Amino acid sequence: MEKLMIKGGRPLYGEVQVSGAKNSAVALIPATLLAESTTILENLPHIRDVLIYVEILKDLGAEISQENGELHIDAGQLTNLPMSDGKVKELRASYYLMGALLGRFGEATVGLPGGCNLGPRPIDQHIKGFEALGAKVVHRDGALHLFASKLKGARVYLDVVSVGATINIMLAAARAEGQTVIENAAKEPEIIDVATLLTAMGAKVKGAGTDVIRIQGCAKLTGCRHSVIPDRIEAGTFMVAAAATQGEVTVNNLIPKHMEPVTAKLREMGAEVEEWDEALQIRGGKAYQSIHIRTLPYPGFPTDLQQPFTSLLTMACGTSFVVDNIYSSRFRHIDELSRMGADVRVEGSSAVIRGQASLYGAQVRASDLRAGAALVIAGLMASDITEIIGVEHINRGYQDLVGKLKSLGSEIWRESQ
Ligand SMILES: CC(=O)N[C@H]1[C@@H](OP(=O)(O)OP(=O)(O)OC[C@H]2O[C@@H](n3ccc(=O)[nH]c3=O)[C@H](O)[C@@H]2O)O[C@H](CO)[C@@H](O)[C@@H]1O
Ligand SMILES: C=C(OP(=O)(O)O)C(=O)O
Repeated sequence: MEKLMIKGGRPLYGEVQVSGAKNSAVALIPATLLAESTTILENLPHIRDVLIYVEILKDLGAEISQENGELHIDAGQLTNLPMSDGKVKELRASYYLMGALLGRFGEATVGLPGGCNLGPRPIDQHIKGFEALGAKVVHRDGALHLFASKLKGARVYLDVVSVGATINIMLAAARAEGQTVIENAAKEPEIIDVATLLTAMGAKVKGAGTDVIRIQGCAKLTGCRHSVIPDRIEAGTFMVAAAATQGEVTVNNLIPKHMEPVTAKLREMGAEVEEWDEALQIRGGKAYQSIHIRTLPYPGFPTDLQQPFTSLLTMACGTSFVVDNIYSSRFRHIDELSRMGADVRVEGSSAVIRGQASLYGAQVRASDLRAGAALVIAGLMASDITEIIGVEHINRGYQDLVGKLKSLGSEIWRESQ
């Protein structure tokens, strides 16, 4: 087991390169199972969720090789093994095996997913979608068994805007007979990324990025080459870290449009954000104003950046409110921030942050991925040394966070526990 050590109080300066998006990568990798020939994925992030997914695909019989930083996945010869336990429990996105294997074989057994503990994370809308396409879904011993003698395109209205359900239904629909229409679909950039891959494989996907997506399935899909979009959550984490240390950082290899809610909130607080085609420069302010944040589905403010932002808000003048409308109890980082001197309390689905706190180093625990990011940012802001345990959560979703922060001038290192 390892822990992260941070000696805070140093502003971040310089340039940092954003890696490929975790939440795209973990959908694109299972999507390659839908094709019977080789798919090449470029710009995959080197993170634990991706490593685990690659292992899962190998267990299923996919031939995988790495060449020049690209992943070649040949899913020509697969065995449709039951995936009830083990690796599928280590990440949330293992639920995409349901759509991918159902699409490929008409049958799948997949354990209920793991991932960040953010309170209840039901998958009823995924199941509603699979059933609409003609699958029978049985829940037994912690796993779902899905079976369809024939998948047929259908109209599915999502009762809740869900990233996972939208993508999972797209995966199964890509090999279904006829057209599937997803209404009240999620609009996240990662959904467009998956639609681009499926289209390159031979399915016809229209409307991704709007709330109505039409998928014309195809009996056989072929492999293709695809590059993963930049990780807007990693980019946002560096933007917040730059503001929180009152530094000056250029975040490269991002799509500025994806960052709009983050850019807007940083500017509202008093940080300067300058925009180029594929980069943003953040110049920290001397003092920040308190703000209110409400998380919403894209293009609203992303829940995955709510926790990192909370750390920044501890230094603003006045009281800030953060309401998480997606995960109402995504506040397990708050107690840890309090240990570092923050004046924060949770009221229902809101965090109330009284600003102008001077954070100090402490031993804290990352309970989930973005709680980890929030604590790293708090550690960069704090006086003295912060010790973060629960680093395995951070490793799930940030490529070389320590190396990237070091290159920006922070004193951060790993130690064994
Ligand atoms: C691997 C991945 O891409 N993870 C992201 C994905 O998670 P995930 O796909 O799990 O999140 P969803 O978009 O599905 O969840 C959104 C909301 O809908 C609810 N819901 C969802 C599905 C369902 O069947 N029933 C239901 O009620 C959830 O409890 C939540 O309140 O989107 C979240 C919201 O942007 C992000 O925080 C996660 O980083
Ligand atoms: C919640 C997250 O991930 P997952 O859905 O994979 O648990 C996240 O990336 O912040």
